[in-house]
Amino acid sequence: MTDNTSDQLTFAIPKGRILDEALPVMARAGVVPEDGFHDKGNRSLSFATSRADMRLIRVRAFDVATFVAHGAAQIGIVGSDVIEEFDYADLYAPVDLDIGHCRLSVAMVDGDTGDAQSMSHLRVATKYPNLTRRHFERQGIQAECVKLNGAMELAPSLGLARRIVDLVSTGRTLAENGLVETDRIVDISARLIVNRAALKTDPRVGELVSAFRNAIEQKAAA
Ligand SMILES: Nc1ncnc2c1ncn2[C@@H]1O[C@H](COP(=O)(O)OP(=O)(O)OP(=O)(O)O)[C@@H](O)[C@H]1O
Ligand SMILES: O=P(O)(O)OC[C@H]1O[C@H](OP(=O)(O)OP(=O)(O)O)[C@H](O)[C@@H]1O
Repeated sequence: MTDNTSDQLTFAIPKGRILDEALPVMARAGVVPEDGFHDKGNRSLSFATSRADMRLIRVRAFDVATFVAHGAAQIGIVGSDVIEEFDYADLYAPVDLDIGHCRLSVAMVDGDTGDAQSMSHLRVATKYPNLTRRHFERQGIQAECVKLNGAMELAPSLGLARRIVDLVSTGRTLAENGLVETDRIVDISARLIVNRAALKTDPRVGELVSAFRNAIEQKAAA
């Protein structure tokens, strides 16, 4: 990682549901995307901001962590689910942004009488194989993970897996697909993440961390 001071800073944000909640926090921290960012028809992935020395990139949630961990972006916003799933040594998550609240949970078909505790081996459909394996290991169960990228809720009724591990907020998606939550693995919220090397070499990264901390304190005090 080279000294980035003379370069543009790259700020990575997920393109989906966290975005609407993240934009006001970013604005309070002095990061406002150019007008074209809000244009639904715009296919660009990189956008200017109110700061001449910073651009935004809009990528998939899991890729935010990858860009920042490898130093391709110096800073980003992502759910703690993604941070914990990857567990990148080069990522530092200094600020809980108090947005994107949900939980990672285990679910099964409503009425499934099989008790996971009595099984030594269990097939689980999930986007989070590492967190899933760790959770079941703690219970002495070896989880065989089937990696899906969405629509996990279909897996139990179609016989792909006995359990799913997925994000739950209102619980509506589980209920509407005939599933019930059996265990809450961890509570999730979105975090500001930075590349550790960039934090050491570029003072602007530390200043941004402070600006986001202040933005969260302001919101809490309001
Ligand atoms: N039901 C939910 N309620 C609240 N937050 C959620 C919920 N589902 C997901 N999240 C949070 O939002 C993140 C996904 O963010 P977002 O939808 O902005 O990304 P994305 O790039 O569209 O994701 P994907 O790669 O799945 O398309 C998750 O990692 C999680 O932290
Ligand atoms: O408990 P609820 O409020 O119903 O929310 C849970 C749903 O939200 C997430 O999916 P999302 O809507 O982000 O779509 P995705 O399946 O494309 O990831 C998650 O994967 C669940 O399917």
